[in-house]
Amino acid sequence: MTIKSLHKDKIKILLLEGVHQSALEVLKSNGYSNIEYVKSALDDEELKQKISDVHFVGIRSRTQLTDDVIAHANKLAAIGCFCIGTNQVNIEAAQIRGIPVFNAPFSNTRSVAELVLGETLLLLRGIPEKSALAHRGVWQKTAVGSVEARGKTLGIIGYGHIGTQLGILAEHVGMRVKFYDIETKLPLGNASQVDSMTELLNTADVITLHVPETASTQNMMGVAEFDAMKQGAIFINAARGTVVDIDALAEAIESKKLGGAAIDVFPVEPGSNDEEFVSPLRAFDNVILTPHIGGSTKEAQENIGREVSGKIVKYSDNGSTLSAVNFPEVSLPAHTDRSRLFHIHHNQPGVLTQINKAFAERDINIAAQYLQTDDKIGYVVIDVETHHAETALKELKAIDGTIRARLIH
Ligand SMILES: NC(=O)C1=CN([C@@H]2O[C@H](COP(=O)(O)OP(=O)(O)OC[C@H]3O[C@@H](n4cnc5c(N)ncnc54)[C@H](O)[C@@H]3O)[C@@H](O)[C@H]2O)C=CC1
Ligand SMILES: O=C(O)C(=O)COP(=O)(O)O
Repeated sequence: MTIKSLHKDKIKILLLEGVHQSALEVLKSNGYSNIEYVKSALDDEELKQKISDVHFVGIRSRTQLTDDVIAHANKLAAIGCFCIGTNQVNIEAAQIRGIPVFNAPFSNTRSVAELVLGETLLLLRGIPEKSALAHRGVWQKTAVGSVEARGKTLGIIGYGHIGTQLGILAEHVGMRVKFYDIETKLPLGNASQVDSMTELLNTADVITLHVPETASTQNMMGVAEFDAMKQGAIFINAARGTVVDIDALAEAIESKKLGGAAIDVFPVEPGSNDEEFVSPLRAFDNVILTPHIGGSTKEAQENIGREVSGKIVKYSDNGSTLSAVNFPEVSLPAHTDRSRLFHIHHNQPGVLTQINKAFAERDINIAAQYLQTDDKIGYVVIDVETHHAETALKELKAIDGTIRARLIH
């Protein structure tokens, strides 16, 4: 009897944080029906328990997949981040266990850029404060402190997908766009790159952050950086909460150094809509506070649902790791008349030679083979005649340096 790959009914998928229904549609239409759908994030203990027997997990920005949590995921084949950021996942811990991590690198870019542009226009007019006062019966009809966006300088820190998109939108309302990035970037439209963050802070009327959460961005805005901003400037953060020293920001608002702010992400965010949101910024009417909804639009969520679930299906069906954030990228055309296996190994010299030698000794003809490596791991997808699949899998599992080997179909 020849071995068979795991039947799709047996492949367990856990989707957390209410990912869009489009993800379920894609998975189900591709034959994956064993899906548990949870609307919120889970706490550490519940997560460890639920993740222990699933093959795929889908999360958003809230679920923390630490080394410890991943260590409990005995059967986990891949992780889908139904968002842009992957900082909530220990991607090295996943990689070293042979688990690719997928995300949707630009499905909600436009949504964030639109929100930030809208907030810029409102804050330059002092609208959040005037609106809050009006709600309390105070009529504050005045032009003092209200300016047009036209001709003002927007300073973008982190000129990637979101930063560039925002720059283009802002030019449409006549803003001058400057940006700071650790990489040299092609300026779009009439934007210009500055050499230092200080230069940007000194000259921009609005500063907005669009950097990922990394060691280099941790608390990149603190007391000194707020001091360096123009008197009365506007500050916006829709990147990650850890990028800003929140007490320093509260102080800069309190002292009126800043004219206003819009903050979408926080060092500590509630795990669900039932938890109270606690922040020193709640005290200020001139700060727009939003519950991490920069990417929360119908369009973005629907696209993300399709994109990330599509990547999970392609990995599960064909072994394709195209666009994985922590894995060598391999995509072989599907050959349904043959069997396909993959082998994930520590990147040490001679693994492919060992595989080819072992197959040759067993008379296993390789119909197609594709290897890619990065500095830590190697990933090879191999097609063989179906009657050789069982022996091939056995040989792959015995190769020195193997992390995991599997029969895909
Ligand atoms: N509020 C929300 O709902 C959302 C938040 N985000 C956050 O926005 C971040 C940015 O997203 P994208 O533009 O798609 O990322 P991206 O990767 O396209 O761009 C990030 C840019 O930041 C630059 N950068 C990195 N470290 C830097 C540093 N220390 N100083 C200056 N520049 C630095 C990079 O070179 C790159 O150009 C994401 O990583 C995520 O954390 C993304 C989507 C939604
Ligand atoms: O895409 C991102 O990185 C975000 O921050 C959006 O996260 P969310 O899916 O809204 O939890």
